[in-house]
Amino acid sequence: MVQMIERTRERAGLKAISRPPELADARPLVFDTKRLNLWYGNHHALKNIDLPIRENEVTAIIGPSGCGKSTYIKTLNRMVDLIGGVRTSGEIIYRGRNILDRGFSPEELRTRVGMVFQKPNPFPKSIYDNVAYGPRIHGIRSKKLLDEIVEKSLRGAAIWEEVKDRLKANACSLSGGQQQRICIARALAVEPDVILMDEPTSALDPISTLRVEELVQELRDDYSIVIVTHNMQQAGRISGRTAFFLNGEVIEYDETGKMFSNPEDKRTEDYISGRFG
Ligand SMILES: Nc1ncnc2c1ncn2[C@@H]1O[C@H](COP(=O)(O)OP(=O)(O)OP(=O)(O)O)[C@@H](O)[C@H]1O
Repeated sequence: MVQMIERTRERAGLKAISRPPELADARPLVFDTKRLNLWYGNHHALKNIDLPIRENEVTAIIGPSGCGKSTYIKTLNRMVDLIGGVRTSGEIIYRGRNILDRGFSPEELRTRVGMVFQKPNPFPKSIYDNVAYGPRIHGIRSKKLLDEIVEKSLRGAAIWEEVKDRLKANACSLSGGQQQRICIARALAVEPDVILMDEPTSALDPISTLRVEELVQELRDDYSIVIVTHNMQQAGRISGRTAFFLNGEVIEYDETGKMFSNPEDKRTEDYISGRFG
């Protein structure tokens, strides 16, 4: 499997993915989740979650369908607030403040904590307008400044060279993999601190998947990334640490290499070896 991926990567002219850098426990926490519970009505979807997310690392969230992975990352930017009947308890400390406090502005949080979804969802607008959308909402009107932000963000999302001559083209006319990188550029344009990714490659072909994985590796130097994935090889390739969720609980959280080679919990081992899920 690993050799097959390497061959695909070579054929597509992609660089080999570097291993995640040496993991340092001293790296500051960007999020510290403490005893988080979440209910959809009567359904207890997240149970006593304790989970640190460290700066400039890729943290993978794995686990079978329905175990609460998306719910968890949507809590990190309070997108769950948009769903009726949701109740939470516990704390999520972000840069020293509990984001679940009523006084914490979800709009402010979402500027700092961007999100990329499973299915690329560009607006039916030009490539330029997709990327300039967030900065414009934040009041940036200068054409020169917007041009700079658009270029920087598209470069950051490794798609500038492909689209620089057709910035006025509709973003929806691009391929799925290109659309996903436009969505990543759109997230970068407001200079977030954290990027949440909910299965960002599940709708992409193998080459686009590897391109996005390569990009995630590059973004790690400047951002903290939390990625939900069903793909164990992907988690192994790109993440420094992994949390295994099951039935709304975190069963195990560890360095990815350690968890995949020597999991502590039998349920983790069963899941990553494909015995269920
Ligand atoms: N809007 C909602 N209203 C009620 N229940 C919900 C809602 N969204 C999710 N749930 C339930 O919460 C639980 C966790 O769902 P969630 O989408 O977080 O799981 P997941 O691990 O991301 O699954 P998948 O891998 O299939 O995307 C599931 O039982 C799901 O049915």
